[in-house]
Amino acid sequence: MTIDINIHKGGYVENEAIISNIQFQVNSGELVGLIGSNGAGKSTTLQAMMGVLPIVDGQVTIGTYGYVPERPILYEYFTLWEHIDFYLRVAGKENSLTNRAKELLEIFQLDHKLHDYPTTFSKGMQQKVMLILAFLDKHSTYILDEPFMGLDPQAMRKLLTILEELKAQGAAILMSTHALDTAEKICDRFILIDHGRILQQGTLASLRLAVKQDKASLLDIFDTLLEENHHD
Ligand SMILES: Nc1ncnc2c1ncn2[C@@H]1O[C@H](COP(=O)(O)OP(=O)(O)OP(=O)(O)O)[C@@H](O)[C@H]1O
Repeated sequence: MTIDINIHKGGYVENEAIISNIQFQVNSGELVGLIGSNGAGKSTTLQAMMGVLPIVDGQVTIGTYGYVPERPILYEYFTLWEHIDFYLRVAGKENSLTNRAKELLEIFQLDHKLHDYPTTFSKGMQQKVMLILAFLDKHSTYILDEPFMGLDPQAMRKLLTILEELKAQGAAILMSTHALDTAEKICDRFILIDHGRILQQGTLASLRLAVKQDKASLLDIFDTLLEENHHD
């Protein structure tokens, strides 16, 4: 097990819980989708996992991780190369373009932009920069907050290939996403959250069983669970 989360309560200010009773694990070699409506508490859960949520009552066990934030975080006065260099230095790597960095730059077609400033890039290009930075170093865990945001179909396909490779190498990957069609195809398990609580978690088959609809899509399942929950 690479990620083990048991959060009783978590939030941004004292006495105001945004998330409660969040319990789940992500095993080595697993890709797990964190699914929920806008404001459900996905990013808050990811922040609690990374130890940056101000108020957390609970336990989080997690190895070293690569992180793709919900919105690109870029330094205004750093070129793309300087961003990569900075990340490599923090990771204790030599101050040169590693083979992995070259490979990622090629995959996401940013090799010709190395000396430009990412704050001037398009949304999708900025997202690619965040993906490159997250995948530069090898980690046991990856936390991806809406990684498909702004990507064109080719980049999306390339990201899916990278996720498959990381899984095959034994990484535990937790990904929040609104792209339910894609999530349904690629995730091994799902955690559905609403109002800061877990509605249901499991494989597609077990979720279908839970809503008694044997051909339901992930979106159908999520809709059904939301409706049941709001009627309770
Ligand atoms: N920095 C913050 N300070 C206070 N409250 C916050 C902060 N960030 C988020 N919240 C609140 O926490 C709740 C959950 O937000 P969160 O960002 O976790 O949702 P999300 O599931 O990631 O949504 P989305 O799909 O829109 O990204 C919301 O009510 C939001 O207003």
